[in-house]
Amino acid sequence: MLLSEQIQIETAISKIHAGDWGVITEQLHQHGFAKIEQVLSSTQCELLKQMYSQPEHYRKTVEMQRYRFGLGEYKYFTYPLPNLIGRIRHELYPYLAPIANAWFRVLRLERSFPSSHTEFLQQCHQHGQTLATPLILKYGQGGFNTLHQDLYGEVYFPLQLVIVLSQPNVDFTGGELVFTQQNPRAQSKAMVMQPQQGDILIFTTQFKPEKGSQGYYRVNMKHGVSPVHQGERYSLGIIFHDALS
Ligand SMILES: O=C(O)CCC(=O)C(=O)O
Ligand SMILES: [Fe+2]
Repeated sequence: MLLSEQIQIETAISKIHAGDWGVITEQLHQHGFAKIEQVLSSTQCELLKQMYSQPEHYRKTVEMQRYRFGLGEYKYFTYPLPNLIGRIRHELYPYLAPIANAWFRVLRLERSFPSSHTEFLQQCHQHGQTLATPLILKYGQGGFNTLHQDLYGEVYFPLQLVIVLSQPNVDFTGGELVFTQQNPRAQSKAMVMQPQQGDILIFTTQFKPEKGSQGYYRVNMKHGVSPVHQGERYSLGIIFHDALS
């Protein structure tokens, strides 16, 4: 690894540690998503975009239209992950595990998450989930991603990350992240986000607890991407669990 690349990785990691984790935690509890701004430099984002066309990094390519997932294409990385992605996954997880544990506790769900990502991956491996899940997605004009949840087997971590690698309103227009919150006995609430290039967006994979008059209840959440009007939009998704296939 080049020294400059290593320094850039350390800079990104230090921005994660410098995040206001009190505020981020509160936003995750309230909305099910939160942002850490300007973590990756534009150089890092551009290098990840270039990596999209280097097949040796990937284990699987999915043409989204074929499965009616939307319009666009994505590629799952193979292990070993690029250093930057591996480090983000490893260093961010410990901030999220206590949030995941708090959610599962108030909803009286059995599972608890270990404090380190290494230990969590061991749990995935014990259930036969050994394949890398981080991915890069590419959408052209008209491209979109239907509302979904990213679950890849029995063991899953309930929060995940996305980093938009392209610059909104410069490289593309439209293509906003959409979240829906399905409240019991009500219609869904939709929320949209347009993160800047290099921001880390943290969001719930499946649900979040909501406080009611008789304790906490579960609201399911999904995410997707609205159609890109013009240009090309690349994004990096970081999921913490490994996949079966
Ligand atoms: O392209 C995006 O911003 C969202 C991609 C996505 O669904 C994911 O990373 O799980
Ligand atoms: Fe997703």
